[in-house]
Amino acid sequence: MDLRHNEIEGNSEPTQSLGQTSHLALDIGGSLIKVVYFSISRDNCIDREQESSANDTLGFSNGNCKHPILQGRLHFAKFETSKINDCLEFISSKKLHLGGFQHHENPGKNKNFIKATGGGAYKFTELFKENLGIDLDKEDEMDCLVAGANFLLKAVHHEAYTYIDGQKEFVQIDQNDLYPYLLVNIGSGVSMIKVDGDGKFERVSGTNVGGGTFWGLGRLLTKCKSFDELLELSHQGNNRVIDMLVGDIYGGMDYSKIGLLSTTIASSFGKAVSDNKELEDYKPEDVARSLLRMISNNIGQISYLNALRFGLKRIFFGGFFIRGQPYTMDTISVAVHFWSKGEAKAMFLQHEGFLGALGAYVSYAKHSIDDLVCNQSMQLPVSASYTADPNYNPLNGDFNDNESIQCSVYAA
Ligand SMILES: Nc1ncnc2c1ncn2[C@@H]1O[C@H](COP(=O)(O)OP(=O)(O)OP(=O)(O)O)[C@@H](O)[C@H]1O
Ligand SMILES: CC(C)(CO)[C@@H](O)C(=O)NCCC(=O)O
Repeated sequence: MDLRHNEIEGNSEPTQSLGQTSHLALDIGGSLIKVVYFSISRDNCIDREQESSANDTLGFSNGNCKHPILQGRLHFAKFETSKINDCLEFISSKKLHLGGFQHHENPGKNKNFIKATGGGAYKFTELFKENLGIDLDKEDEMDCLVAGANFLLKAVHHEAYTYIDGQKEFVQIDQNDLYPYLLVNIGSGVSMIKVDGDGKFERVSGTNVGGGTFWGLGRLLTKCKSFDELLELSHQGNNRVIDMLVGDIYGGMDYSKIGLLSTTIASSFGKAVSDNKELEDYKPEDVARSLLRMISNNIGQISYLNALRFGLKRIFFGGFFIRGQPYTMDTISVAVHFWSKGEAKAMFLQHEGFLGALGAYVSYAKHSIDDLVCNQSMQLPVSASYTADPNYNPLNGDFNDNESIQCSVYAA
């Protein structure tokens, strides 16, 4: 099993001691499976009638029924899609597929389905049925990405940030001034979505040169065994060894007439043409660096062009390609800033890789009370904040999968 998940088990309290687990949602992508689940402590249940001060707009409109507000945590985990058995084992060992809050007196009422999105929700339907006896209730991937992004931007404090000149700065999002924005999800491939409101969006573009390209080409070129190793390698490299710069072409000078500095990359990997070297003659770290720069730059540029098409000033980047990587974010930010002449802003999300899974999670709320009679029916958390690790400082960045968000849900 991937060590990362041991980390999660170590950092988060075991399901048993937390009390109950409810509402597991999955995003099964081309490269990674993302898992989001909610755990509650029964001790923390608050009777909603007693808690009349709760924000009613977030409650379930279900006549006069009493719904306890459940305090709990959203947990995050990820697995490589090629190791889907590890994911099945994880779900099974934590009993996440049992739908959690099964009343002992009426366990039969529990519905055995879980919300799932991404291509793998279709591809692996049978595998989940055979191994865990559950049906995957499929939600559209783009719907989920948008729902997940809107959820995070509205509910989670310290979610969006800019990354400029090595400085991470959180952006306070005004909920009344959120739309429109461009959402760029950099997964295996890249989707660019113009978001105009809750459930109001259009996928305006995409590119097949994405995270899968970086990892796939990088693996072939550097012989790295893991994505993290490739990222680590790219830290140590120097892209100027392989990239052809404007200065290489212009004898060390800027091409100022068209705004190009001598240090601007004129042609990614361009030096490899004339260097008369073989792959083995280059350091893998330099190759990794050039590759990361090439792909990030390209995505930044296409994103800007799409923002320009629709007059969008804010671009939020998500997807697990980013991984809170300074060099990746810096390259994307510089590309957006450069091409838009400072008009458009690149922003990143703390839970970058979990947009789809969170979107699938919040889609439970679309179901009727009757469908979820023994489960907790989820509404947007009243508030959410980082609480898993008292030492956790969002400014340190790189939220991966060993954190959880504290939140409240209303139970049916
Ligand atoms: N541990 C990892 N293993 C593999 N790839 C990783 C890892 N961490 C980050 N990545 C990067 O994240 C990308 C996958 O991102 P993400 O999970 O958002 O997309 P996906 O859902 O798998 O893809 P798609 O949406 O295109 O089906 C990979 O292509 C790779 O670039
Ligand atoms: C096919 C999906 C949507 C699967 O997540 C993604 O990998 C993607 O957006 N790829 C880019 C496809 C394109 O628009 O060229």
